[in-house]
Amino acid sequence: MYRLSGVQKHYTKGKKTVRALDGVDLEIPEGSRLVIQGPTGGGKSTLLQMLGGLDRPTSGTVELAGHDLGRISEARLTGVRAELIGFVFQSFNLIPTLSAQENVETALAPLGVGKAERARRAAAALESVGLGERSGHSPAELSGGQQQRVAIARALVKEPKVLLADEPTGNLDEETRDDIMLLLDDLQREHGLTFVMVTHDTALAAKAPRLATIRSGKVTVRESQRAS
Ligand SMILES: Nc1ncnc2c1ncn2[C@@H]1O[C@H](COP(=O)(O)OP(=O)(O)OP(=O)(O)O)[C@@H](O)[C@H]1O
Repeated sequence: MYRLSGVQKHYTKGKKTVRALDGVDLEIPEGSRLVIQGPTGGGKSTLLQMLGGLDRPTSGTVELAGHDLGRISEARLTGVRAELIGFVFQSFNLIPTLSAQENVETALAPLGVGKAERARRAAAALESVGLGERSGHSPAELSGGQQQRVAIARALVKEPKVLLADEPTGNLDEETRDDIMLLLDDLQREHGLTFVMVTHDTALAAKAPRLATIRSGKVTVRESQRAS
């Protein structure tokens, strides 16, 4: 599904260049799970941005389902993001003035889905994350774990191929973290998603079937015998 070859991402400010990614070769098969960890400043977020088509590499290729994300036009990149990729963030990133239902529906608007169909699919997505009863609530009326469930419903309502998560449990207590991870595991299996998650949480990293460590812009991958 993903094939990264020789990916470099350099940030230049004045005379100084930071090599945030420094020659990354990585394959992420369709339907697989990859956890990314590493020290602060190691390049985790930069790598996720490349996978999400949120930024382009300085050199090298990032291929997703036959699209070279570094080279396709901005319009096609926006289309690929809207159709193929769901994002979940540490800070949930919900729109505070919208209800849970409306937040989920926003993911379908760019895909030209009609109003009634948007409402039906958003309600089903909220149901699938256990929040069918809370669709009219605004983010401020929901707990952190519930807000993350809404964000997950929003990411998955468009039926993407890929789910990218940046510290999805970073703002949650341990019990809620475990609930959210179980939910993500179930949804990943059910939808056959390619799931890539950045985490600082060593307990989650230890359980990962496939773990990429990124340090000074270079990636090493370890495969676990023990799938979780
Ligand atoms: N827009 C930018 N301009 C300049 N330098 C940047 C930019 N974004 C990231 N960097 C630098 O690139 C390197 C990698 O950053 P990145 O955010 O990918 O690390 P990270 O592993 O996600 O760190 P953290 O765990 O702290 O979130 C760092 O040295 C960072 O300062």
